[in-house]
Amino acid sequence: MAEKKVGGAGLRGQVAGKTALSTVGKSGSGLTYRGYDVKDLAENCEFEEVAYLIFYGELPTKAQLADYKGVLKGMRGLPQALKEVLERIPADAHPMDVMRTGCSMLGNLEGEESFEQQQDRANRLLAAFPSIICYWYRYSHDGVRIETETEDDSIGGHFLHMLRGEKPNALHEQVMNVSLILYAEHEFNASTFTARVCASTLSDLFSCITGAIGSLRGPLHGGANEAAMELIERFSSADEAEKELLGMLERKEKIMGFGHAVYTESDPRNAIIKQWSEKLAADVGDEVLYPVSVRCEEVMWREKKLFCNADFFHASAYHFMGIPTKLFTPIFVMSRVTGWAAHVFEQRADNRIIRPSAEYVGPELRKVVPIAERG
Ligand SMILES: CC(=O)SCCNC(=O)CCNC(=O)[C@H](O)C(C)(C)COP(=O)(O)OP(=O)(O)OC[C@H]1O[C@@H](n2cnc3c(N)ncnc32)[C@H](O)[C@@H]1OP(=O)(O)O
Ligand SMILES: O=C([O-])CC(=O)C(=O)O
Repeated sequence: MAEKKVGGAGLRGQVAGKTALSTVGKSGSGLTYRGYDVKDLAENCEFEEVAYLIFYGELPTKAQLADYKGVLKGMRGLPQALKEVLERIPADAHPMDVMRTGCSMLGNLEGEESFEQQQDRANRLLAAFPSIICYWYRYSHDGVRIETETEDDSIGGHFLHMLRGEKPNALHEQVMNVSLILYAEHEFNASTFTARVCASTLSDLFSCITGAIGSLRGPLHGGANEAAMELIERFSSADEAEKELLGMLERKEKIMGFGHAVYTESDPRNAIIKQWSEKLAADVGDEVLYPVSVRCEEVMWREKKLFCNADFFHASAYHFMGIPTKLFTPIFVMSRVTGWAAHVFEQRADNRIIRPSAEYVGPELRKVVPIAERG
């Protein structure tokens, strides 16, 4: 894979620390978690196995997986004080703000008092994020106080069950599983780097994750899956999509869901989620959104050599499963909390405060003029 242009703004291409968690744009299909190709993991594992791998370094045995799922299942409940806070957040709030507040509030109630608790608190967040977003969503939109302590086997199934009030079918649970695997970890992306900067001050896990959620929220990062949905649902046919896209490119508008800071020719996660989006399109009898998405992909490559990143086909896939657009980025949080937390642990294990330097471009040294003399 060709290397991207290094240096300049955005710390692009500069090594800012070490990690044993993942490689991006290097070996395998282009993305590995602890040495395993993400394609291999998405084909052969459940998300909980991958979370275990990211946290503990190795894939679990059957018994270890059963234990780990049991631990997570036991952590799905929300304390009353957190429920009360969620009930006060209005329905028109941004769901990523709900995630941020939910994480921060949990930190007030069940804070990390010593780093020895870090794995327990990371597991708690992994188990609680679906409960947090669904509790708020169902209360603010449907007026119901849902039960978050379900017996669902998987995190994806737990999320869809709470969102809809009924258990998902096998296809939907499987797509959630794949999606959560694809989003779990991605080296020094903006939100993970945020978490590591926070960790480098020896702050607590909840602060690191709360900061990371804020970074993921933006449309240049995790927010792109929602922005991609807003784009594709504007078009009623592939031809219309092509015409409008060409206009947007001419006006030099950014097309969300395309391009990447590290990959140069493709994002390995795209082919995987695209396949599932196609399956879901067939499942719901879609004849518009999937062909529109494929045409966008073709036009962007033909015109600009820009390719779909992980977010683009996630938009149609989630939509076909009936997930409201505004919950797309919170799902990213439900997954990426594994990568964020594991990076926090790595930073703590070999820490030096992250404090780069700036190139000064302001005025030369000057004297304060007394306020009475300033014109
Ligand atoms: C899970 C994730 O977070 S994946 C990323 C999700 N984000 C998006 O989809 C947002 C859209 N994409 C982008 O904004 C960018 O491609 C980023 C933020 C992902 C990467 O940014 P960079 O590393 O700065 O991009 P890169 O150096 O490849 O940009 C090269 C040129 O292509 C342009 N370009 C890059 N992506 C796009 C795009 N999606 N639409 C239009 N033009 C683009 C840039 O504006 C730049 O043009 P310029 O040289 O005239 O300024
Ligand atoms: O690596 C990045 O810059 C963004 C990304 O794809 C991710 O965080 O999954």
